[in-house]
Amino acid sequence: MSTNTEESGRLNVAIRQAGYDAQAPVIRDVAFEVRAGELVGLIGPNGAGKSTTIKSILGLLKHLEGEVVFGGASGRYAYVPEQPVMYEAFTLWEHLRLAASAFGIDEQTFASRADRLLGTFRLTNVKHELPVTFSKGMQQKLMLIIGFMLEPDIYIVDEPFIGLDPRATKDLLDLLDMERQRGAGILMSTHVLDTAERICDRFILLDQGSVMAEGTLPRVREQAGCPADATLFDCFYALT
Ligand SMILES: Nc1ncnc2c1ncn2[C@@H]1O[C@H](COP(=O)(O)OP(=O)(O)OP(=O)(O)O)[C@@H](O)[C@H]1O
Repeated sequence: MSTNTEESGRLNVAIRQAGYDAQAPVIRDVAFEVRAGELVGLIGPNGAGKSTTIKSILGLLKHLEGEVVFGGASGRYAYVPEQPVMYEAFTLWEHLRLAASAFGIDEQTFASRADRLLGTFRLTNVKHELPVTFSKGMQQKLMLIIGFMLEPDIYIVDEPFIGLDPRATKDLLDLLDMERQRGAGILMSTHVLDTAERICDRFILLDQGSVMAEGTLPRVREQAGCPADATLFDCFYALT
């Protein structure tokens, strides 16, 4: 993993192979880029290799051949996991403060961003409570708030929609849009294809560890041999 100083908000992924065991790679020839201000959807059936691709990008896999480059002077990225990760003894506010200090965000910036995001996601009244006692959706919101609070160059978001109520989903979509306009690049894995179709600029469609189609919806339709009115779901169905 490396960074360069010129292209903030950009992510370049060129994985020749990666997996959990040197003898049996799970993904092969997965290469794509996320440009500044772009929202790219990583889609594919269960077991296709989406999480493995994300782990490769995060540098969490021991067996990786290839290169991942985060653009920007800071190369700062936020990873929003699908499964919430929490400390039992820390309150919601303490989780946010810990993340902010790990990222070197000053106290005043932290407090104003944290309060704004807690308001957006309607968690202000539980900010001094323990997230381990929260509902699944509330815990998911905590992960999102930490990500957005950091205002990184790149977001890597793993299936953010499952568990969120309709209003929280709308708030999330608005925030993603704002961050995109700020110039952040976003890679988002999801199974919610109708939402992905509406909001993503481009798609990477994985199946059995390889890229089956890539590009805008019209490009994906061509690669899937689907007609001009085909939905992303139709293309997914045709390709997998
Ligand atoms: N920790 C692991 N150790 C060994 N093999 C794994 C591990 N995690 C995933 N795999 C294997 O890698 C392949 C790709 O799995 P991955 O989790 O990347 O799929 P996915 O596209 O994220 O699926 P889903 O939509 O179900 O989350 C699967 O065959 C899976 O069994």
